[in-house]
Amino acid sequence: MVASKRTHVAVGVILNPDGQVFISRRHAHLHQGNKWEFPGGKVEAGEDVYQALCRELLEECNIQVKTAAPFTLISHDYPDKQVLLDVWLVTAFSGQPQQQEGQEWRWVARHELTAYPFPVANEIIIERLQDAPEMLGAKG
Ligand SMILES: Nc1nc2c([nH]c(=O)n2[C@@H]2O[C@H](COP(=O)(O)OP(=O)(O)OP(=O)(O)O)[C@@H](O)[C@H]2O)c(=O)[nH]1
Ligand SMILES: [Mg+2]
Repeated sequence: MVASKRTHVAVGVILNPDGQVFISRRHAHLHQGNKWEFPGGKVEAGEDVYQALCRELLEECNIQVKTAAPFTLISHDYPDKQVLLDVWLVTAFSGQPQQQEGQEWRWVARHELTAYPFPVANEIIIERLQDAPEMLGAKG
């Protein structure tokens, strides 16, 4: 039997000073296509998850992470893929975030996140983001 492989993914919940969160829409042809997501991507060999987070947010959003803290860890089995989402809360960054890969993107208030279709694995993230700001360890 071949051991299954779980993809380790660094995911950034970027919070701006107004308490809004940066989201973008996955391209149709990708896994979980057309769903909304938080920026991020696979941790590559030789990287730790924080390095992967910084690299992905620079590549995808053109920002430099200044302050980030682990938020939650989600292991989820899709029918076609197993993922480990290593989710970080990014509360300080330099640059103006913009999606760099042609994806639709926007800033949304935390309570508005429930109106967007996200991959099922994200449900617990969205739920936790409804907590009071002091619970998030961030302003807003
Ligand atoms: N980036 C991101 N990926 C997510 C989220 N939720 C979720 O289930 N995933 C899953 O995590 C996996 C890896 O994400 P990704 O496609 O962004 O990886 P990547 O940037 O390295 O892409 P690539 O190397 O395929 O171009 C995908 O299977 C995706 O469906 C999310 O909120 N953000
Ligand atoms: Mg990605």
